[in-house]
Amino acid sequence: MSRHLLSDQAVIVVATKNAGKVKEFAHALEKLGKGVQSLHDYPAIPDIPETGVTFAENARIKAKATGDALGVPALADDSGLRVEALGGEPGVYSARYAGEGATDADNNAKLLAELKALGSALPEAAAAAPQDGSKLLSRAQFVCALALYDPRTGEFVEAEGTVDGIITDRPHGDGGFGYDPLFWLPGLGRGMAELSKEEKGAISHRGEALKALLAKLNG
Ligand SMILES: O=c1nc[nH]c2c1ncn2[C@H]1C[C@H](O)[C@@H](COP(=O)(O)OP(=O)(O)OP(=O)(O)O)O1
Ligand SMILES: [Mg+2]
Repeated sequence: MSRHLLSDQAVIVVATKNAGKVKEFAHALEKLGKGVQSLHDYPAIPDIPETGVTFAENARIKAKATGDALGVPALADDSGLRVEALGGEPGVYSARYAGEGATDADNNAKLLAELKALGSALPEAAAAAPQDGSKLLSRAQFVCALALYDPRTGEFVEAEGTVDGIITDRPHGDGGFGYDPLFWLPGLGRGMAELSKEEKGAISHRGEALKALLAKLNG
């Protein structure tokens, strides 16, 4: 039954207003022959308050509100950054870290200011560091929770993905979105914002979550 949830849809509604997420889902789902719509295509749907205390809860809230409003299945992504030196913050508050309506630049600046105030630093040996003298500030993890909701049955299918990295004291690359410029991948020796959409999708929290979701749907 859940198999049909996506196989019947030529266009998948992604319950997001984040243009960076839309691009990544469009790229990934294009390979399955599917188009993507987002909340930008449905401006009549009111803002959805993200009142959950977990990524999974917020993903379910966004998927349900959107699916119920449209009467078709909706896929939602709630994601964010957990920074070890900050005890896991900003976590579910990642989008509003520097306040309501904060831009990615505001949030990145706040993250660097907080880590600087703590004097947080990792030993150089902790990872393959960038070759430009960047300091490694803290271990971190991106988390992505996906929820696919079918308003016709009330059914949810959910999956999560993560990717580990290190926050650097300066940006690397100008791809991606959000905290990508400050997120260094020691295993690759590159920054997340230096990866192509294809490369990011192969290793990212969102890519991992999507693989797990598709495996569930096909399993
Ligand atoms: O791949 C990523 N690369 C960098 N940063 C990322 C990524 N994935 C999530 N993030 C950051 C952006 C935002 O600060 C927060 C998501 O917050 P989150 O509420 O899930 O998304 P959002 O408010 O931007 O759009 P929406 O809720 O309409 O889907 O984590
Ligand atoms: Mg949000």
